[in-house]
Amino acid sequence: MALKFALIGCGAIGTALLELVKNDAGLAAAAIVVPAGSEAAAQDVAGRLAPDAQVLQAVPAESIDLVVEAAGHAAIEQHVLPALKRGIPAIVASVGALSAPGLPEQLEAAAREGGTQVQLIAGAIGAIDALAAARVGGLETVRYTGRKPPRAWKGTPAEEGRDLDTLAAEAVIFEGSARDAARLFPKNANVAATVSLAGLGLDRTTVRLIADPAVTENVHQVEAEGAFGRFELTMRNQPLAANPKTSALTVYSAVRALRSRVAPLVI
Ligand SMILES: NC(=O)C1=CN([C@@H]2O[C@H](COP(=O)(O)OP(=O)(O)OC[C@H]3O[C@@H](n4cnc5c(N)ncnc54)[C@H](O)[C@@H]3O)[C@@H](O)[C@H]2O)C=CC1
Ligand SMILES: O=C([O-])CC(=O)C(=O)O
Repeated sequence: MALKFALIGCGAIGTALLELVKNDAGLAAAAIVVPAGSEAAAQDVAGRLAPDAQVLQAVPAESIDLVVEAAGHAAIEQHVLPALKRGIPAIVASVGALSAPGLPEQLEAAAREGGTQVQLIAGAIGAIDALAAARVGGLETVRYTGRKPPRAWKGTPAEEGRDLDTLAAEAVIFEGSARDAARLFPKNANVAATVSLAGLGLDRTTVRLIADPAVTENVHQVEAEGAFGRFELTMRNQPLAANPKTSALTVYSAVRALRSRVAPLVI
């Protein structure tokens, strides 16, 4: 029996995910959950990539084994919390939502109530395993720098006081805590939240966000130091054509998490 999943959100990540798993025998997209007004576009995607999926505005009450969130911060409270309370496990991409005070505790309580688990995916960043392991021995500093081409920062506070279309040199658009980065840049700083939740926490992880006309990739850098030693990581991610804010690796990370639910051997 294939694992029946409900996909929450059907944008750049959701569509690419459905494309990648459409021939997986162990997985069945049973529902696609989108807000009112987005059903027609989702129906079109379902027609091409998930013909058995119902397009809905909420996770169905029956017959769902797992929810996969790829929608945005608001979807955690709206769809993930209720699913967990009903005992449905969840895979979450919008990790930055956990920067809202109280939400991590609410997620834990909902999962406990439902006797299930919520998995925050690594998404566009690597070395989350190393960072979370290093935390066991004690971490001293964790620094994260996110660098993207100017167009990836459109529609964010990065536009205040600067014209991203004519940016000639790199501009630091944010310096501060991972909590503030995730709150102010909900579509661009999920990685900041992920790095901090695996490491030193949302308030002690220092974050720099940079708009850089000299790069074409989404560049993520982590420097961590602690009892384990130190590491420096640089990721140069290809953005998705459908959304320059989002790296293709985020899709692959979600697909990996999904496939791991049914694979007999997992790495
Ligand atoms: N962990 C990571 O490394 C990353 C996480 N993300 C997260 O993934 C989210 C989705 O990314 P993309 O697919 O590139 O965005 P997108 O804008 O292309 O697609 C978002 C989709 O979600 C739907 N949606 C929006 N609000 C919703 C709600 N409350 N309930 C259900 N559906 C809703 C939209 O209609 C659309 O179909 C981002 O907003 C971000 O929070 C994105 C990139 C990296
Ligand atoms: O996909 C990426 O490169 C990272 C991203 O948008 C985020 O951290 O929210």
